[in-house]
Amino acid sequence: MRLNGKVALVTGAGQGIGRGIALRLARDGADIALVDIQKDQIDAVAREIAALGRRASVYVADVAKRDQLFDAVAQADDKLGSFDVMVNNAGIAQVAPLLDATPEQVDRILRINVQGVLWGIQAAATQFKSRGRRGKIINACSIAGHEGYALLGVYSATKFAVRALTQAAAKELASAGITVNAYCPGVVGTDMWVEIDKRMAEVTGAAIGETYQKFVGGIALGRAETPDDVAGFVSYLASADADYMTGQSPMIDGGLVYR
Ligand SMILES: NC(=O)C1=CN([C@@H]2O[C@H](COP(=O)(O)OP(=O)(O)OC[C@H]3O[C@@H](n4cnc5c(N)ncnc54)[C@H](O)[C@@H]3O)[C@@H](O)[C@H]2O)C=CC1
Ligand SMILES: CC(=O)C(C)=O
Repeated sequence: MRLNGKVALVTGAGQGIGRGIALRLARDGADIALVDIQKDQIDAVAREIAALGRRASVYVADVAKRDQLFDAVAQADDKLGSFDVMVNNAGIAQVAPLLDATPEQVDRILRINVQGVLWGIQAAATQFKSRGRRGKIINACSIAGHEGYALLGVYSATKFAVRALTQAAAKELASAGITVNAYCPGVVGTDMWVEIDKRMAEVTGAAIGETYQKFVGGIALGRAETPDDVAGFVSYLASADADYMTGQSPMIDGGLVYR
């Protein structure tokens, strides 16, 4: 198994893509630290990981709060040992016309999607360096980090920022043996998309399901993405096979966006 002996921390691991990543990394041999604001959800994922024969530990932490994330990383390293992979997956979406975005909404999404990734990079790199270890940092970007989407404009801006942080961190941390990459999913059928579709319906008058189907209709492979589609790629990024890759944010979207 390609991740035997590795320890990975996944944020936003309670559901959706984060849960899929945590389970896949565990199936590939890693022990997993699960971070989320929803305790019941990460407890349930921890039980699934234990059933796979891997160790799991849970940390209730808000990625927007730097101290909480630093604590979670340090505790995970102490408890599971040899922490080597950080997956900054947690994120939120917001649907609103740019002209209607309020300071409170913008502040919230920037704190979770941008600062949360920055604190995750800082926490992981600090821990790797303090132990004199190489490491891998993997960030959740999106096709919206390559193209600004109408009504998802502020969300798109946060994902462009994740791509910039990924490139800059890759350059700053390479000499310490730390690689930094991102994954850019397309349309994954998680709760996030249920909410996006519902808000799109409210804002545009579209029927429920219409926006989702319109996006899915543009996918060359002809179906919506699943968390497992994303997780296999993240497992590759976490593995030694990706040792010579850094600063990249590739699309894993079934052929929806071409850059
Ligand atoms: N669903 C999709 O189509 C796509 C999702 N993405 C990105 O993938 C990532 C995961 O998305 P989904 O699984 O779809 O979302 P989701 O909404 O289904 O799950 C997000 C998880 O993150 C947790 N979370 C939210 N805020 C948090 C915080 N402040 N601190 C800690 N945990 C927090 C939630 O409790 C939840 O468990 C996000 O960064 C998202 O932007 C990117 C492209 C497409
Ligand atoms: C949620 C998301 O990133 C998109 C563009 O679907």
